[in-house]
Amino acid sequence: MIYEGHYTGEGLKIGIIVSRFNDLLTRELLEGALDCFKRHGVENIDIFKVPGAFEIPFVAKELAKKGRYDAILTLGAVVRGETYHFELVANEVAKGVAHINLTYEMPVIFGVITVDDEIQGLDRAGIKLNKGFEYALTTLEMANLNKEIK
Ligand SMILES: O=c1[nH]c(NC[C@H](O)[C@H](O)[C@H](O)CO)c([N+](=O)[O-])c(=O)[nH]1
Repeated sequence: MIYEGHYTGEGLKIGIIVSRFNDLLTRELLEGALDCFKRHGVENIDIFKVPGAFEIPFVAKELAKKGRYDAILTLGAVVRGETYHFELVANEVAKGVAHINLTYEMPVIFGVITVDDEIQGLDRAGIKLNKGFEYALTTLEMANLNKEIK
């Protein structure tokens, strides 16, 4: 038997956590994700906005604890600057989201792009492709797969 999540969004409840830092990029990631969800029939979406990517795991943990969503999509943009901050933020957010996946019952998708500069970010936020759309597809697949294996 092969289990693979489909992309149907009808009846799914999705939570999106999006950070405002590098808003020029993250607002496009959000638009791409919402476009994907709408085209796949998702009608129940809550959006939570946080200051920066580092704040994402806290809200993801709180939402996962409540168990209100079939899946949670996190969206952010960490751009390498002059400081070492980039690595700290990127690593901690990834670790935080991974930990929540292993602690709670619903998939939490890591949709935080980590890029060297704004141009790379723009390429991934709509110029060449929209990673937000791609991460939303992953969210649909994992939400539906989770329903099948539960
Ligand atoms: O979302 C981001 N937050 C960033 N920093 C802020 C961080 O997410 C927290 O909001 C802040 O440290 C307060 O907790 C970034 N950098 O500084 O590089 C970044 O590129 N992206």
